[in-house]
Amino acid sequence: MNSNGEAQHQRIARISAHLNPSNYTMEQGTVLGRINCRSKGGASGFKVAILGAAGGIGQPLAMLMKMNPLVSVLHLYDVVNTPGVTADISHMDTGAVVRGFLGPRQLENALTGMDLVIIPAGVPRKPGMTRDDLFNINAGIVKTLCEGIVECCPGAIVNLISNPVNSTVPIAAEVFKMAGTFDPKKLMGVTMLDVVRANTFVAEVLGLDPREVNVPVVGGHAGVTILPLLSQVKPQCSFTPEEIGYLTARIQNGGTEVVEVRNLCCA
Ligand SMILES: NC(=O)c1ccc[n+]([C@@H]2O[C@H](COP(=O)([O-])OP(=O)(O)OC[C@H]3O[C@@H](n4cnc5c(N)ncnc54)[C@H](O)[C@@H]3O)[C@@H](O)[C@H]2O)c1
Ligand SMILES: O=C(O)C[C@H](O)C(=O)O
Repeated sequence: MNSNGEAQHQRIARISAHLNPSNYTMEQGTVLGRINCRSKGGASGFKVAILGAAGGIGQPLAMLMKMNPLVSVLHLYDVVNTPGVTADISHMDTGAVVRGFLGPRQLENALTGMDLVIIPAGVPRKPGMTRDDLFNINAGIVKTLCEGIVECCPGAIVNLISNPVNSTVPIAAEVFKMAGTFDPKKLMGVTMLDVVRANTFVAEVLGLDPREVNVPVVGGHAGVTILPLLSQVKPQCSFTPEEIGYLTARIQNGGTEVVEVRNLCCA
């Protein structure tokens, strides 16, 4: 972190040290209720909601957002388990005030006033599935959550993680277009993993540190729609046809590689 970032981090941490974040378990279990705390204000900074915050992606994402000095308020929404996740994340000694929201009746409060909404809500794939196989379930979830965004925070930046990203982004776009709130600069699908994987796998082949390698990846986030531009790699280099075949296939199937290994069972 540079010195500006460090100063900002310390400022937010100082201000919010007096805040007692509102969450389920804290309210019950502490000697001082929130109502009795001296400071009621909020620090300036991004207000971020994570929808699907209790899941495999949502939980580490919540931790990363809580560590981010630019975030002042962090809303964690899910249909299960948010009280526990919220209590846990809220104990981190960083600036963002953390609040938990459980179930559809609390979606409105979770979304109201947010600047950025990140959505990893939905089901992940099992071995043998493509991301498209998730469409029937996740399309409906994303549509409902985006309708909530239209109502409660229509100006927010929306960041879609739920798969198939190639389809969930267009679904969100249609919801926003119908409501007249669509801004293409504020709707994104997360495909960064493809770049991260490409950098790592190319670095392995070249014998370099992945931090020194930059591989542009364009297209979508499923199979052959993931297009690593191996002719544009920095530092400049060339590959044999065999290396190109190996790297393209490994980058395009990186997600499948993880899904299969994660679901291996012990005998
Ligand atoms: N774009 C990417 O790079 C990328 C990377 C990893 C995972 N994913 C996708 O992200 C999604 C989540 O993956 P995961 O591993 O966290 O799955 P998970 O099952 O561990 O977590 C999903 C969470 O969503 C919640 N959820 C379900 N319906 C909901 C609703 N209507 N409202 C709010 N929350 C709801 C679940 O309760 C659960 O906590 C999957 O679709 C997965 O394919 C995308
Ligand atoms: O591959 C998946 O199903 C999850 C994610 O999209 C990934 O690329 O790891």
